[in-house]
Amino acid sequence: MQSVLTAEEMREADYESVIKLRVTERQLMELAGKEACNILLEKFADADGKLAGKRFLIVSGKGNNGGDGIVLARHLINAGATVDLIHLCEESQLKPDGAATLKTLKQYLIHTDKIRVFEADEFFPEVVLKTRYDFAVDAVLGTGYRSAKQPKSLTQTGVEPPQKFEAEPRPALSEVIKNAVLFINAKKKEGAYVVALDMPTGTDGTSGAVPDVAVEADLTITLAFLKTGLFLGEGRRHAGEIALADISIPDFLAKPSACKLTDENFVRRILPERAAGSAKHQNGKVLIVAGSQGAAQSMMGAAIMSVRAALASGAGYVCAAVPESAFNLMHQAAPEAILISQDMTQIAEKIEWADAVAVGCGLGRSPEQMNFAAKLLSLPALQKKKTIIDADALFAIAELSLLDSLQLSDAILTPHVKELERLIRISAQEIESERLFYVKEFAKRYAFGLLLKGSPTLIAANEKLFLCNSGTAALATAGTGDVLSGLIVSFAAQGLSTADAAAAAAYIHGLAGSFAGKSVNRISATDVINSLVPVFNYLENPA
Ligand SMILES: NC(=O)C1=CN([C@@H]2O[C@H](COP(=O)(O)OP(=O)(O)OC[C@H]3O[C@@H](n4cnc5c(N)ncnc54)[C@H](O)[C@@H]3O)[C@@H](O)[C@H]2O)[C@@H](O)CC1
Ligand SMILES: [K+]
Repeated sequence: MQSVLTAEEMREADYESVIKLRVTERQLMELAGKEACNILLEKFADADGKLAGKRFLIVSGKGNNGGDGIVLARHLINAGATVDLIHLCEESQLKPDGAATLKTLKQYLIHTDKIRVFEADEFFPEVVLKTRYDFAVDAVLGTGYRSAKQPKSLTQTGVEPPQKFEAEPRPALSEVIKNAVLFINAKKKEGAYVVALDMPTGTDGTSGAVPDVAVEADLTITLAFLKTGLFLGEGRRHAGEIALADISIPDFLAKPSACKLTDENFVRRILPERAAGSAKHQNGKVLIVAGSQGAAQSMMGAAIMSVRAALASGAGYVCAAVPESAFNLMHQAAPEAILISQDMTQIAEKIEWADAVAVGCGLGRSPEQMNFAAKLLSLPALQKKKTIIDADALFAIAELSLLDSLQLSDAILTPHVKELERLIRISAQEIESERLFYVKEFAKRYAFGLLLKGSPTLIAANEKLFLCNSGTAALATAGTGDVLSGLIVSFAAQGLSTADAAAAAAYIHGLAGSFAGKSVNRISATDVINSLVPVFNYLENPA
């Protein structure tokens, strides 16, 4: 599984490689430029394996990101390309490694006319303005760009209403850098393919926030490790395609606590296998407490979706606690499920029996229904049980201010951002701008875990942190959350930890959404469930 580092974790890994492995920053910079060139060659080389005739513009800043760009210039010329390099500060202001590599590049000027070097600040040379480039490379800022805004801490949870989000001033880009960003974006409009080194300039390496302007890359060649800012917030859109350049910083230098990207291999490795001939009860016993039905409103659809997803993902026994009036309906929709009524004593017994429990889909939001959820969540049998808490159970926790008093040690809460707003009393806008921060804060503060739905979905539980990028926007439709909760409880019951179950479920859910999206334009939760079989087939029998 690939690690996805924050800008700070990346700086630490850089630092560690210099201190512990006795590598110099200059060596890393050389590798960065060389590997970036190799990636461009892999993608764009002609039949001779060269970039002959391709015209590159490289804009470099005064930090190490700029140094990477200057090294790249050399390798591009070696590969047959023509390069215009603009460095955005006087040579004397470059960091020492960048300055040294610029000296080497300038020696090229004696031997070849394939390179032109310009020093510019606000005003770019006329000749560059007029030239049409095949490629524009952004080597202005990398992980050194930081937004100074401090997200609010979670100690402010309580009974007060969500705080209005007032954007604090983030450090604007300097005029020189802003101009450079706009210039690169203008070259893109003229037809240049934009390549960002490490991060698109103007994008926060950790949160993906773009407080000012940012480069709109077609390709981001990120160095050593993936960065969280490439997947979160606006960073996702600005990054374009992502390629990882190996600059020989070993995996063991990434913090073990760093985020991991869920991928097919991870899911294949941990997916519970159904042993041939095994008894049903060995394949996981699931209890789903969901659904409500009244004269005016029925929310049985949510329960049905969740139960069907649990069954479709291999749980041996699925028991659903639903209103008695809905038994017939449930039997028709999911004949394989055992049904019990929503009677607290009966539910408590079934919790003892179950390997994992899901609570909340379609339970209802009336005062009685919220009290029912509260009582359920305080059952001693649930305290150590793998428990998935979703939808109306989250609503009850928020409305009745139960978050700080929940005694659940192996549970995971699965809100979308609006539900998390209600739970932690921090505005959805604020959470959206710092999703990773709030997920980590939540995990630090509570004994239970969190899965924050969205693109990407973030999961923090059992001391693990996952980023799941497999979802599609089409999944934001009614009922898909119920499917997700059914998948998590099923995998947890089949033996996965709540963290792994949530990560695998989120990945499979996303993949099922993509599969469903291939045959229908607007997918429904039922389409997602129907796609689970092809998804499992695909995962179990890779082409
Ligand atoms: N440190 C290392 O060992 C390595 C670093 N590498 C490269 O170095 C980059 C990080 O280098 P640096 O730490 O020098 O940082 P950057 O090169 O990303 O940026 C540093 C510059 O950004 C300026 N800056 C920061 N925020 C700004 C703002 N809001 N407005 C205007 N200017 C702002 C700083 O004043 C500084 O001059 C990585 O992204 C990567 O490209 C690679 O060479 C590989 C090894
Ligand atoms: K950059």
